[in-house]
Order: sequence, then structure tokens, then C-alpha cells
Amino acid sequence: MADIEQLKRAAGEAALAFVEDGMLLGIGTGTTAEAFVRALAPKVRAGMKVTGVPTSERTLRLCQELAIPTATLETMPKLDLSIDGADEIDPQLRLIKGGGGALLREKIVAAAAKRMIVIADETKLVDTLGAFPLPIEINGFGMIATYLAIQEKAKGLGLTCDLTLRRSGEEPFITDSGHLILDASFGRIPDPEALSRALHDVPGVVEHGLFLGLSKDALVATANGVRHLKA
Ligand SMILES: O=C(CO)[C@H](O)[C@H](O)COP(=O)(O)O
Repeated sequence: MADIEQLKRAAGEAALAFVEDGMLLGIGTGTTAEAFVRALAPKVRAGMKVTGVPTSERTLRLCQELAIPTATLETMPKLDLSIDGADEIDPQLRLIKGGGGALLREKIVAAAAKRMIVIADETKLVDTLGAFPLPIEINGFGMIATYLAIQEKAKGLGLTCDLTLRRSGEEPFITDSGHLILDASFGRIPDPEALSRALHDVPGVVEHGLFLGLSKDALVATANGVRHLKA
């Protein structure tokens, strides 16, 4: 298999073919999204006019370092295209995202875009979502009650889940929006739509990393080239 970093770069570069002059772009978070930003930078230096709405402070810093013009969703609430990575991609292009902790902003940005294109290396393809622990962004208030309510919801769907509070060193990981993340290991998620609805019913859940129906295109880099998958 080709080197993973090479594959991420190939996926990031492939996304450039979809970027047009004048576009307002949602820009994802993570190493594959960073590969896209690094591929975009020379185009911008050469005169391409795009404005990026970064999905995290980390991506914002990278755009600033590379002199890619940025804006916020407050000033640019409608985007032409969002380009972002994923932790898992199933055959219907349903995704698990949030490994980098940016799922809330990533989902808001993806929903604000006319089109979302997922970029990934082939290791992200799965038959059934759920081997990667599902990130669930929660409010810090009543964390234990929220934790128990998520477990109840999972039980109601016949699922068991192991919930772990994400940490950054010794401290809880805090998202860019000031929330906590519970990583939920389900093993497999046979009905992502049902789980999504159930999680949204829990008041302390701010958002979860199931991205359902948001992307109709994925550029997946393999040892034999980049495949364009469509839902
Ligand atoms: O959802 C994300 C960040 O919240 C990332 O897109 C996802 O974790 C994939 O990251 P990488 O490209 O580094 O493998």
C-alpha cells in the first residue's frame, strides 16, 4: 500500500479540480484537510480568488500562515463548497467525523455549503460505520446525566456503547466552541439514522459525528489513484 501521507496529499490535491475562482469555501479540519489547504495555497498565490471559512482554529491558523483569505460564517453564511476529511465512510457516503474534535463546526459549515466533498485515503472506507468511536460533543453541564442518557438511548436501539471522555493530556479536551467530547465505541452502527435521532433527543448533546446525507461525493486516494465515489 502507498504511504498514507502520500494518499492524503493525493486526495487533497484531487479536490482542487472542484474549486473555481470566486468560490466561498468551507475548509475542514484534520491532516487530509490540511493537505488540501497546502495544495490550495500555490493557486491562491498565483491569483485564484477564493475565501475560506475554516472549521477550526487550527485550520484558521494554517490558512493565515499560507495567506489564504478567510471569513466566518457570520459574514458568509452561504458557501459554494465544503471540503473536509472523515474518519469513516460507508458505501452510502455516510460518515463518522470528529476525530480531530471539530465536528460541530464541520457539520454547520457542511450544511451551509451547496456541496460537500469528502477527501480521504482508502483506509477510511468501511462497510458499516462504528469501528471508529463516534465523537459526541456535549455540554459540560450535567455531564454525567448526559452520559447516562446516551447509554439509555443506545440500549433502546439494542446497542451497547463504551463512552470515554476525550482528554488532552491530563485535562478534558475542550472543543473550539467550549464543549466536551465523549467518544462512543459501538463496534458497529447498523442504523446510523436511528442513532442520530436518538442522540439528538438527549438535551446535553450538542452534536454528534454522524454526517448523514451531507455529502454526495468522496475523493478517495488509493494505491491505484484517486477514486471519485458518488452517493
Ligand atoms: O473530522 C475530522 C476532524 O474533526 C477529520 O476530518 C477526521 O478526523 C479525519 O482526519 P484526518 O484527515 O486527519 O484523518
